[in-house]
Amino acid sequence: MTTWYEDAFRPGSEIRGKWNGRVYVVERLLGAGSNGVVALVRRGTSRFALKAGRETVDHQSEINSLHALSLTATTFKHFLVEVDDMIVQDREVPFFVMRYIEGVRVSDYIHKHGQDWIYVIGSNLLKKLTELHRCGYVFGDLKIENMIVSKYGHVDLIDFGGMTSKGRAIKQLTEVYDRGFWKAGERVAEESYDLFSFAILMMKVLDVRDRFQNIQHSLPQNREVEQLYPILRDSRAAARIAPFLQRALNGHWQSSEEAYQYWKRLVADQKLTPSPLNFPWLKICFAASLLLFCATVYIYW
Ligand SMILES: Nc1ncnc2c1ncn2[C@@H]1O[C@H](COP(=O)(O)OP(=O)(O)OP(=O)(O)O)[C@@H](O)[C@H]1O
Repeated sequence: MTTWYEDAFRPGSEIRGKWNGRVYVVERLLGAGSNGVVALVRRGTSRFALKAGRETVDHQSEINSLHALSLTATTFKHFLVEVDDMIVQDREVPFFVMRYIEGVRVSDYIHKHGQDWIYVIGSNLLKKLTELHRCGYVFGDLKIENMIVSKYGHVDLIDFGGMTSKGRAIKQLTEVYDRGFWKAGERVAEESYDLFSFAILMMKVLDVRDRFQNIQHSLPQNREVEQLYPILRDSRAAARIAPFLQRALNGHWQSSEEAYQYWKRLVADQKLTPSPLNFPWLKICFAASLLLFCATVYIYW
């Protein structure tokens, strides 16, 4: 049995917007989640991510969030490119086009480049959250799957279906990242809600012994964040940011700006930077300049 989108999203297929008439050529499918199908598409020489969804309410809510953010003077400006409908099997399917973000999951990035990159990635993710919070929103469903890491630890958020205006009830969540699941606070859109998920995300990435697996399946009445603390002792990187993570889990900060300042101080005080060994181009440049220096000395001596 084929799914509704298989034909429409086959590489090389054309997607034509019913109202705006723009045509996109599908390069490949990027993912199919509970709220829609996302494909990498091309129009002229530009590449975009196109998300189509049949769950109209959730889809519209994500469009509203992206539309609001795209109008702000932040790094989210112009993230949403256009909104239209397409016809698939004689039915109208709504879609929107957004900026395409090239990169990998944070866990894959850390696996490839080393745990020390968590200091840069954490800082960049906090910066993104502070931007979003300053605009009056909370991301809501912050998790590994909803962020993309590109070169030099640059971070982008994707999937804004859970974005909620401050003060409202959280509308989309993933249990293990939700402070309600850990009996650590209410499901209300506050900056501290995202900071809690941020701490869980960091711990999941640094969970070298896979402790999350067992703890998240423990009985709800026994579940509490203290059960996660052993993860903070399992690796050097986790131990170094432990003071931040414990505070975030305990709702210490009312604002992400305060949390971001604390993170920056913690990282600077301990001189936490990714190992230079992870910059192969640095070694190449150093060797090349040494060679050039020797050649110059030889020629002019
Ligand atoms: N702007 C983007 N740039 C690059 N890739 C993207 C972008 N948006 C989404 N993707 C890719 O498509 C996948 C599915 O997207 P998304 O998470 O928005 O769908 P979803 O239906 O809401 O999923 P979920 O069920 O996990 O909530 C993502 O995991 C990611 O790999």
